[in-house]
Amino acid sequence: MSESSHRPSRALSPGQWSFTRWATIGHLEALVIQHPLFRATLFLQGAHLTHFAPSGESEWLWLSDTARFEPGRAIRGGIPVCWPWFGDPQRNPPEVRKRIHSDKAHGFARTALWKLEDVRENAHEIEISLSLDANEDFAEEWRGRALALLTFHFSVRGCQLALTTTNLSEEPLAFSQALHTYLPTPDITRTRVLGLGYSQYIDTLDNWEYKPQEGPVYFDGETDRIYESGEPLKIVTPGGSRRLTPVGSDSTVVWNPGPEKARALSDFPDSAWKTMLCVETANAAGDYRVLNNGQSHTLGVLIGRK
Ligand SMILES: O=P(O)(O)OC[C@H]1O[C@H](O)[C@H](O)[C@@H](O)[C@@H]1O
Repeated sequence: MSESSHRPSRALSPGQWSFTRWATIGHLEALVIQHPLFRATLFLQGAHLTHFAPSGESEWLWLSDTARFEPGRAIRGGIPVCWPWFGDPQRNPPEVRKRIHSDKAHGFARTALWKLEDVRENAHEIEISLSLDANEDFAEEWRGRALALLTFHFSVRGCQLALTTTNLSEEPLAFSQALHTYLPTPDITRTRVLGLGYSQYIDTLDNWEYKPQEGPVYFDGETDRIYESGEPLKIVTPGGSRRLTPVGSDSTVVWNPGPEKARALSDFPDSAWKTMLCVETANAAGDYRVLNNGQSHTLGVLIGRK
């Protein structure tokens, strides 16, 4: 463990925590939670959750074997926070795009240093909140002023994330976002996502055409889709199933890079596409949000048992 100026002192001293401690992983600061009922790892950079599992269970989140923990580099796996835009800036609606002065995908929150706001522990659960003040420090990349507050709630039932955005600019603020959840599977070809049937999706691999979804989503090579749905989902894999319950979302991104894209991805083993998938709770494409001065919106997801 090493000292860091980003570690808050006052009420947030480790002396008052029973199950949470600071650790340095790679070159980044993280909170490591070892509760009798569950364990988790949460990085200050990106407010990035990389591990969660109830005691005695295998990891609920997928993390790349070649993930790197370096300042300014997005961690490959876990739950990256895409904010205040999702995906390629050029593919965002004009109202969102006009604020972005960057060609980086997925915004700056996933590589920014968040501030620890609160840690609450008890015998059953732990709640941790972090904030990111998108002020003039980010002016080179984005025009706007907003506060992001992300609260994690861990228990034996699962983990819940709630990302509240408050517009602190005088004018209306348009933004897109996603909680980019990486999930493990023993075999992507025998994995399916239930709950998106009868919605339509944008197929970003086929000229962004709208297509209807009928029944479960199966994976047959590279898949990169924005569904117009925020319905609860069940992800079924040969290793078990998981339930994802979105809040404040009417869009869901489903992604698997497939063999060719996998080779081009950073910090991603060539064959890793066989054992992961992303199901991202989003406000993306036409589901972007607009807030007036002082207004807030919360995007959340509960990752739970089958
Ligand atoms: O490599 P990244 O910037 O982390 O993006 C990884 C992926 O994120 C999302 O799922 C997008 O829909 C994909 O198009 C993108 O490839």
